[in-house]
Amino acid sequence: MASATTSTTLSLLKTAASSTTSSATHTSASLIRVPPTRHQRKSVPLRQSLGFSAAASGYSLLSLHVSSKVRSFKGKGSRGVVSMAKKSVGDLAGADLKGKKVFVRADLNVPLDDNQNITDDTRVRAAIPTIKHLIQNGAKVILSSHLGRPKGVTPKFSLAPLVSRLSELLGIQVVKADDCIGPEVEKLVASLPEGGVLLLENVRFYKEEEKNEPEFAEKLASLADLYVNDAFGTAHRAHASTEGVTKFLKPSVAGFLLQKELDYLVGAVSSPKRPFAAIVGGSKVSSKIGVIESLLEKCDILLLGGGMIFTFYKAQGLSVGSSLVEEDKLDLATSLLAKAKAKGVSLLLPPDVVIADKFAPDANSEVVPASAIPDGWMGLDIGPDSIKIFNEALDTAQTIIWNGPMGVFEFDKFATGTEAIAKKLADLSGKGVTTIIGGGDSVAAVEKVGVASVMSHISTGGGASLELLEGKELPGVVALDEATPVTV
Ligand SMILES: Nc1ncnc2c1ncn2[C@@H]1O[C@H](COP(=O)(O)OP(=O)(O)OP(=O)(O)O)[C@@H](O)[C@H]1O
Ligand SMILES: O=C(O)[C@H](O)COP(=O)(O)O
Repeated sequence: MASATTSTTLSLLKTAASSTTSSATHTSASLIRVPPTRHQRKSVPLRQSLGFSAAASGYSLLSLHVSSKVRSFKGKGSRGVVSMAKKSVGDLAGADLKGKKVFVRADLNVPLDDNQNITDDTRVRAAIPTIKHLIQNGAKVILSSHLGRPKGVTPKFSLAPLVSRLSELLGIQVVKADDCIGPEVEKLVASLPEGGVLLLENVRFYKEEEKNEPEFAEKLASLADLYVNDAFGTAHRAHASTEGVTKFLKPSVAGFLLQKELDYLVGAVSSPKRPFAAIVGGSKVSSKIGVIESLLEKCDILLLGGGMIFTFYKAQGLSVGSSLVEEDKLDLATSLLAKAKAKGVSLLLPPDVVIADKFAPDANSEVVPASAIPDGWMGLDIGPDSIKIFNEALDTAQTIIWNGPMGVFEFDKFATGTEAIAKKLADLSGKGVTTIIGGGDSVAAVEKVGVASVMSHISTGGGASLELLEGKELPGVVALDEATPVTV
């Protein structure tokens, strides 16, 4: 199946390229013909090893109360081995929590409109299971987050707009502090009842947070008895509330959201049900080099879309009009294609594209072969043949990870490719395929299409998920206590 797909791509590209030069035809065909051989790695499917349905849209406390032994993933990335077997809040006994002051770092960095209304509460909802678990066990929750990138105290970055949504979702009145350290905060902590939640003010109002200053971390730590990090979206930052604080608070454990992100973005990606397909899009190849290189080590099929494809086409001698091209990445594009071939990864580039006469929502548009983009026109989406070929390739996959849109999906006219991929993944998710949306704009696209709830996992992290997919270690995870080793 994958092999048929590859040859269809080739023939379409050949047809397209014949309108330019024969050498371009030869170059594109020889570079893209990569045999679809499977990797020989032995793997235990995540679904099987976790013992719960990874295809479920949401997640329950029950499903996340998995023992430490099933969370001992070691994901091999291009930049080293990522060991993410961390102690979880689910590993703590009720007695460890009752009456205890628990410092919970969440990522409540949500978008707000001009009237300070939350326009997307995904991150708030994602933080709820851990907080609920703690309050149900009689803990006193001291909740901390950043919002935006303030330089000093900045009212528009206050966490005040979070209070009502948090209270609504938790079913209790959340108390808000005007600061995150100091005597007033200490008084509020002292009066916090068991099962109560105190939301601290934006921790980035102190420059010491991002500088990870130990004195500041110690002040935060002095408020509590133990630490739970559930801020996956900020786990790639070594800040006082994500990393420094762990030096002063024991135990320091992972929250349910953080654990679930690791289970999917490390576990499912390192030990996928095969065939394993990766879809990488977005604007520039330069911002995805690490991800592509890392995924080439693991996946069987790699589909490329978005603005980055034009650098690959240009590297093959095709004319790309005024499409987005990174001239200094042409050699890199060539070497990535060669690497895919050497690794036996079936790499598919879109054979046709939707072009525009200007970068605007009302631009004139046309569908052309990828090799026939006229001067003055730019490719802003993948075309219908590409969607068909991508869908056929995805039909063969058992695990799919997607990062980055296929086109300029913010403009309706150029959203078709991205929306088609979102719908395809939703359809396959319903058939038991593990579908992982790796953060960033692809999450926005999936939400726009209204299929977010059926995906196996939607990451709440943009930068954090990219770094994890690149095989990097996240400081906020590394700092947590190791899970107790058990024999499987
Ligand atoms: N053909 C194209 N030409 C120009 N821009 C494109 C094209 N295709 C997609 N884009 C743009 O790429 C942007 C997303 O790229 P980016 O690399 O940021 O992806 P992402 O990984 O989803 O996001 P994040 O950086 O948040 O992780 C979108 O704004 C989209 O409009
Ligand atoms: O939105 C995010 O990606 C996280 O909240 C991290 O924010 P930052 O990039 O400002 O550190």
